[in-house]
Amino acid sequence: MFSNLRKFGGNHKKIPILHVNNMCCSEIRASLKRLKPCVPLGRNYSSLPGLVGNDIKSLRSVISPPIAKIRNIGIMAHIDAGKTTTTERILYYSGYTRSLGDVDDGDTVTDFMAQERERGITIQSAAVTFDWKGYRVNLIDTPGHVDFTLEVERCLRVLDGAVAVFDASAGVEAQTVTVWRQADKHKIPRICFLNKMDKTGASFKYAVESIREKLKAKPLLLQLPLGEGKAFKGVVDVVSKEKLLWNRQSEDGKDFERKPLLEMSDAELLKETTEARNDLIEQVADLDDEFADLVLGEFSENFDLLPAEKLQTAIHRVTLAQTAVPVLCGSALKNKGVQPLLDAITMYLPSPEERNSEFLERISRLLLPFADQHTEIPSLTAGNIALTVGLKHTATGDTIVSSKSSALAAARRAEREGEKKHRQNNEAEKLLLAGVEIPEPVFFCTIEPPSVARQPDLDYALKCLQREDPSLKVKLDPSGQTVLCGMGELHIEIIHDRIKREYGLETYLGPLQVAYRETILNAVHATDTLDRTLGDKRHLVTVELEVKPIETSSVTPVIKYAASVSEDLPKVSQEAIENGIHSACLQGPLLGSPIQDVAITLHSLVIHPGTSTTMISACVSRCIQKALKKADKQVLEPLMNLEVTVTRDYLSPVLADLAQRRGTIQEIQTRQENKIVTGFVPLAEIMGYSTVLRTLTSGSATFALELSNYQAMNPQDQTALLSQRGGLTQVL
Ligand SMILES: Nc1nc2c(ncn2[C@@H]2O[C@H](COP(=O)(O)OP(=O)(O)OP(=O)(O)O)[C@@H](O)[C@H]2O)c(=O)[nH]1
Repeated sequence: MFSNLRKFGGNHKKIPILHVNNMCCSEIRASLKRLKPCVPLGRNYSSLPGLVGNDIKSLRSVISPPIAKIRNIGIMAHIDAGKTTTTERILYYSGYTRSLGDVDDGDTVTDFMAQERERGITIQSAAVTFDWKGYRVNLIDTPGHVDFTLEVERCLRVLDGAVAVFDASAGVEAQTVTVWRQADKHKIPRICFLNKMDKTGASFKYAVESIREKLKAKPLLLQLPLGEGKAFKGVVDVVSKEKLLWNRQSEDGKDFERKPLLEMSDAELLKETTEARNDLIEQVADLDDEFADLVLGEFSENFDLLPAEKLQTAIHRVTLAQTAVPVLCGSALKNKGVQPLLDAITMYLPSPEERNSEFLERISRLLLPFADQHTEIPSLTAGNIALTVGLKHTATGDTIVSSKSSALAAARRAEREGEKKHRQNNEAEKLLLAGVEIPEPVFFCTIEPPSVARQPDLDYALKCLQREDPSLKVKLDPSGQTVLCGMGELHIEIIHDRIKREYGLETYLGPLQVAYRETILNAVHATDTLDRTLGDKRHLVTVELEVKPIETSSVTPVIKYAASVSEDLPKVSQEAIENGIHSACLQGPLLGSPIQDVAITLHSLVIHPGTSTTMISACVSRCIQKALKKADKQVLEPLMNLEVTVTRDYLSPVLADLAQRRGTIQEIQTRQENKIVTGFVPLAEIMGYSTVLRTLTSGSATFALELSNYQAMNPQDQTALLSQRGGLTQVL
């Protein structure tokens, strides 16, 4: 990977761009260290990373940060927009340089080639590494001149994110368009920094418009400038509604204050910021369904109540998806706006793990098993069985191949085979080992850590256990409590015990509950209209549909469209409708459990132009819930196949007990001295059965249970269950 590194000689040669990823920070450090003798000492260069001065940080101050806290980013722009100056400020504020370098004085850290210093331009990309509030940032300052486009392209290939720097008086310039397209090609999430806000002619509005028009990007205005040109004195943080003012006395811009905007002192600015924040929320909601659901649900009446963190998380997702770009502003030369830019880099740009969809598992040890004894072996040949430890991403049921190329070859073969559909012996299926069939969990219970602070430890333990055991499901109930869903009492007890023994965590389990389902008994019609204005955009949808019972034994509803609806229905609207249907069917009106055995027909759909897909989903979902409420409803309970093996002497008490448990006996067979009783019994009646059976038969009987199907409860039992569960919401 580093074979293309040039050697450093006595003259000022530069490190060619490194393939930066989380694996090679140490190599970057090593390279920068080698740079030491080559740096002219005209300025306080004791600050170069790795060279520790009295008050200068060492890179070692962040030792092996977790991958989630790494940012590999580039700075890109048109020539002279101010990338090198911005990088200088970044190194200074993060504590890696002792004084502020100046392009015009030829003493910056990253422009260290003689030609760069003489001409005041960046020619080769330079890599620097620093830390900011617990994050490790590997940053590359790339050349802006059109002649060095290839150098930019070389950098972009290895970056996870980029900051595009603009001259706020010029907006988008020719070279920016070129590098922007390159970043598009490599799918690099970006944030924009409108620099030179202090320059005469600087215009925030003009620069934002040029991003919209020339780059065809959607700018998310996270800041507003406080003044422009000579009057520029700071920025307003739109997300938190605070103003950031730099102290005039502070020469290096380190000193600035962050103050909430107040009605008393900043009435006009507060109004402008609130409008900008509402626009931002609306824009993000339009691009991110999860955020739209949140905004429409809890905060639709008052966006002011929406916490800044929720908005920030959604902006991160939108940035990662590259559907919009956050925009910030400042003046690197006048030392304003760089610290918030650093915050935005860590907050909105992705970590390497968020970018790389593919992973390579590292197997640290291979073991040959003999019950609970293991012998380490150096290698394994095809056809053998062994154990491995240390896998981080693999879950039970996955097939592991030795390399990416063999995986690709297997995929290609599978594709070829897939085309030859009618061949009897389908080779494609042989390429993957049979996965495991995961049965539906039928029990659930809440689980709590010993303290709120230990919740992340519990989440981690459950994540690991789930990889090993896919039949364990973990969900959050509407109140945010963690819920374990498992195959039975013993299953959940074992999980509870393993969390204690293997993860040192004492957890508390809520009462074990049966996972019911619901259905309806008659067809019902409903119509609904959703009319909501977000910002200055009106969302208006009217839906008319029918929900009717059918026989499927499936929680996946059958969806039909009336001929008048299916004509010209765009794919996005169809997806939105189906999302709305599926989410409505997850929570029935009786117990909040999934709805099964229904067909939904959409009779009419009127969508006002500009209505977001989230609003369409929300309206369809609400309309179905309305219909379900009107229908005659039925609870379905899990019915288990039961097989009890019991000696003749104890057969009568076992049968009598089963009759009391609403059991149905199908058959009684004789096998030597034993009777084998098979039949059905509702799951709710069989909880704690092992203890009862042991008592009834002096420990001589055994039993086996498995899910048969979901059956309708009789009216009395259903009424009893509903009154017992009154208010309790089920999450399955
Ligand atoms: N007024 C003003 N001038 C700035 C600002 N930032 C940079 N400059 C000046 O703009 C010129 C170019 O700055 P650089 O930092 O070298 O820009 P660059 O984008 O790295 O340029 P290349 O490396 O050649 O692509 C220099 O004269 C800087 O002093 C700023 O915020 N305000």
